[in-house]
Amino acid sequence: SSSGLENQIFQYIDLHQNEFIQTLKEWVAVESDSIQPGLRQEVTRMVELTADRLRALGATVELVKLGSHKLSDGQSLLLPPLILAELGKDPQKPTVCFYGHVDVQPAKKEDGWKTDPYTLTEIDGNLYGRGATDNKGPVLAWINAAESFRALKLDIPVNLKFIIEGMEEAGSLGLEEIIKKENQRFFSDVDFFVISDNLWLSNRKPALTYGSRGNICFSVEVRCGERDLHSGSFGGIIHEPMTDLIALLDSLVDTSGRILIPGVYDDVASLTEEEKKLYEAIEFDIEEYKNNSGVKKFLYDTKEEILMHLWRYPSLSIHGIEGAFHEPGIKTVIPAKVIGKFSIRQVPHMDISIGEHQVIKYLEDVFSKRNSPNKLKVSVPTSAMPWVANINDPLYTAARKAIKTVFGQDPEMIRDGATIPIAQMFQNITRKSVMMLPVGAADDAEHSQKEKISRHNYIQGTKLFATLFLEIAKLPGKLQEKSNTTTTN
Ligand SMILES: C[C@H](N)C(=O)N[C@@H](Cc1c[nH]cn1)C(=O)O
Ligand SMILES: [Zn+2]
Ligand SMILES: [Zn+2]
Repeated sequence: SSSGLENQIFQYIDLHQNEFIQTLKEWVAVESDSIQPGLRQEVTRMVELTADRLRALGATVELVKLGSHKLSDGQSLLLPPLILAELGKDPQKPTVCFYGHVDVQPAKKEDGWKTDPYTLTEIDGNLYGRGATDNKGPVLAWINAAESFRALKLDIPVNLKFIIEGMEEAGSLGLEEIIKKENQRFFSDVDFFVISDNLWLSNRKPALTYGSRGNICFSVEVRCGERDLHSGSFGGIIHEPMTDLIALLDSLVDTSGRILIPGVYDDVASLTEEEKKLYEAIEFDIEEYKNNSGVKKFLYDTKEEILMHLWRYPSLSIHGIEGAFHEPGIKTVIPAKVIGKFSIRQVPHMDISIGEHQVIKYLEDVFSKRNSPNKLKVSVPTSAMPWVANINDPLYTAARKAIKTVFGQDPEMIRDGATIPIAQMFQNITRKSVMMLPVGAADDAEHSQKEKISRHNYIQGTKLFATLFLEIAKLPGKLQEKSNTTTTN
């Protein structure tokens, strides 16, 4: 149950919920799509808006330049700056660093949205809009939590640091270098890292996440020449790039979802008896999860098989074909250059570099059997590592308590099939505790046409983060350790 202090904060959050939603509306209105080069300025504008909000909170904000990156056509494009901010620097307090991103996946009304994707719209307690849950809502919930302490003139019992990026959806370009560079400076006094950029496993039951898959993204380019051709003038006498590409893409997975690239499963961590039991104990409603997806049948029937294939086995998804005619109607053309995009969600203990090599070699072999004179080019625009944490870390204890206080129930301990590149970077480079604390529900439809966060989850999520600050401050050890260091200095 909650304390007097918590009740005071919760009351403030409840009373100000419409203001918090108004700010989310202003944020969702910014088309900060990091994938389409033409919208890069909007991403930068969104990063600046976030920086303003943090400054208004009293935080010291640095905007770190990340340089530029190369597009597939060879042009170079400026990356949006990265936010490093801090609020409080009391050596007696533990320091918590929050990570989030303010860029979004592409969205167009014509994709099938019922509401305008960039106008946050409330329907039956749900706030629909691109970025509502991934990840503008959770970033704001963290800021709202700090803001509530400030407005009530209450001391925040932890030092807060923020790292907010604008390129997560594009694979967190430029990020790893900064984490390495800042390890001995900005991150040196961080005790705990908290990421809130994934979803619960259920529509109602809160969760705590201790693992995520990585991702290797591939581009497969097939080209026959410089110009598109009339299919009446050339169809039947040339090797068409699209036919080659479809054959290549079709060679990647079989009908049961098994990846056909030799060696891909070789290093995947073997399943232990202990781990098996963990899956058996999880509460997971297959029907609810199926309804959320809108598909009628999954590749697997049991809870254990489904969760293992989401969390601990690799998967391969085909995302799209650049250069293919995709508008309504018929265009009788033979595209001269097509680029297939697919990615492999990788898991412990797969080796990224071996994986890349295996895939490229496999595609070259399949292509060579086609005797096509076309040019094949395979590249890896981005990749990220999987992450698994120790759930016995005190940070998880604090979060469990906070969840119990706010939601009145214990969290489901879960992993996630998606990727947040920074998780493994934090763990590997800083060696500190890393935790994912989602506030979005399983039906939030990330990356889809009905993305939303519920008013309930956004507001309870704000309370959850405020409670987490209080619970982290109560943790033994860290405080003592800190005051010991200060007294001996
Ligand atoms: C889980 C997070 N909200 C997310 O959507 N991450 C992206 C990151 C990514 C990986 N490869 C390219 N982008 C994802 O998992 O797709
Ligand atoms: Zn995200
Ligand atoms: Zn995302």
